[in-house]
Amino acid sequence: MSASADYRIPALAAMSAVAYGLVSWWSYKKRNQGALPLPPGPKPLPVVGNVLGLKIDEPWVTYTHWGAMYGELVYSRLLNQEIILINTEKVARDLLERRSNNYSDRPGILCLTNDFFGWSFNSVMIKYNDRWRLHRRLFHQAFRPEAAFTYQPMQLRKARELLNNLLEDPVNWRAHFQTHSTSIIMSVVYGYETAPRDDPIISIIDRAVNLAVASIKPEVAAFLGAFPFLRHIPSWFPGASFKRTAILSLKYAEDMIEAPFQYVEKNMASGSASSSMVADSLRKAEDENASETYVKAIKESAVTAVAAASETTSSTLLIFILTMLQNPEVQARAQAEIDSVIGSVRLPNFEDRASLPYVEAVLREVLRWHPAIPLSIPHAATNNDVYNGYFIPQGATIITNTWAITRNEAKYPNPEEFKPERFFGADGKLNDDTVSFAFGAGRRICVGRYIADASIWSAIVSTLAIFDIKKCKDEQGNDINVNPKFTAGITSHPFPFPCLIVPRHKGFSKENLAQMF
Ligand code: HEM
Repeated sequence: MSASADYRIPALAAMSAVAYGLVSWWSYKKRNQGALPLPPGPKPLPVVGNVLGLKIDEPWVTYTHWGAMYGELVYSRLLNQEIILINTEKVARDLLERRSNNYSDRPGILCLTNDFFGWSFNSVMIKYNDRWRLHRRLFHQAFRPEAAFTYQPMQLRKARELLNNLLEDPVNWRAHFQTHSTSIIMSVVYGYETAPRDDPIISIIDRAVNLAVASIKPEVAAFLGAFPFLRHIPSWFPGASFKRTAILSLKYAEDMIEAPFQYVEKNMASGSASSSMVADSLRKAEDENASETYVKAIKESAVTAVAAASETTSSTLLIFILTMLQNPEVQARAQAEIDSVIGSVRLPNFEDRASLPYVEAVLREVLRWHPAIPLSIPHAATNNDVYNGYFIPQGATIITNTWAITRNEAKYPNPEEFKPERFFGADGKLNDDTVSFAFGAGRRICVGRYIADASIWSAIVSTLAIFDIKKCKDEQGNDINVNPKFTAGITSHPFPFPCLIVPRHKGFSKENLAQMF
């Protein structure tokens, strides 16, 4: 590649950024003729805005720092994208819930970036319109509390498969938590039973999700939004590797949409399809002679659920393992509670849940201590608005800083400490803070929260009942301490870390486990 070619994209980009900046400034003046102030925030540089001040591997930390400096509502700019940061639960509820008419859209450039990488099917990034309403209706039928309740026996069975996998192959514990999360949602959505390892459909899904998670990032979206021509340059153009990635991602996404859907269609044709979100919706569509649009929505919402559920649920479980490793006294207290309520001849089930308040508090503290989606999923302002005297421009990206909400010292003293006890009142009873904000707010709130809650609870309580989570030892027999690092992106989980997951009782075998089922 020649040196001059290397400069072609940045030069074109800089020219369009200046032009875009001028147009944005002019349209801001036009929109805000009453000249109300924007919320306070860091001073943006020309063209790039506040990009340079952002800690790219932990943007939520920068945003929380800005929250401490400028307050509950912060204005910043990433290239030409106007960002309104919400740093408190109260403002999140005031805007996303009480003014949900205005704050239920998704930012256009995030939707475009999704489309660019072949993820136009993705319900999470659909604009706030009739297509989104249709997807949401399909989710509601399959994931509402009464429906979610019916999956609990399957979720317990999957938790027990997880225990088997941990016992048989402890080295690959990380993969087992991932398989557990994906296999639950595959069962709910497609009635598909995954193999414990190397499942062909799961490989297709993992391939597509991994590439998308690595590619569809807020900074990529900001870039493609600021320089729209980049979406149209040919893949052979120097520096255009993102375009080649996008072509590959499109192909992977198509395979991911089709493979599990065809599995259901085939089973329906042979009369062997079990009840699932897709089979039930397709039967209803047949009965009602539904449109092609409806059938397409079934296909799209189904695959979205799998992508949205597996990464988030397994990330939360990896965070759970890390916190147990770092806080052995919490682990011991949770195990003592399980032993005293359940004993050692059977495994916990959902009927025990209300009798295990400390385990409940552990789950809440896992969601709080490191939320799997630290900046939630961005919303967008449909119209200009005014909040507490500040102007919120139409089209602005609205980021709920979940991380800052979890670091609210007034509600969570010493927030970096992992302390389940914080969820108990002076009367010794669990308080009513279920950390629900980890699942977003308003009309776009997570549709899978009831399923996620049951998947996480059953995995946590089953693992703690049977296993100890311990530090590995070095050659001298000393504990290997872990200094955790987390992935950045829409979801966040710990990078691989050394950890031993061993049965609590010496000589505990597969046969012992089978007797406890
Ligand atoms: C620990 C697990 C999970 C966490 C932390 C989580 C968190 C979230 C968050 C923060 C949002 C954005 C809400 C907003 O925009 O305000 C979201 C949206 C969504 N989640 Fe989850 N989620 C989890 C599990 C699941 C599961 C199991 C499913 C499917 C069964 C699911 C499906 C979705 C969908 C489809 C959306 C998009 C909703 C929309 O845009 O209307 N999630 N989730």
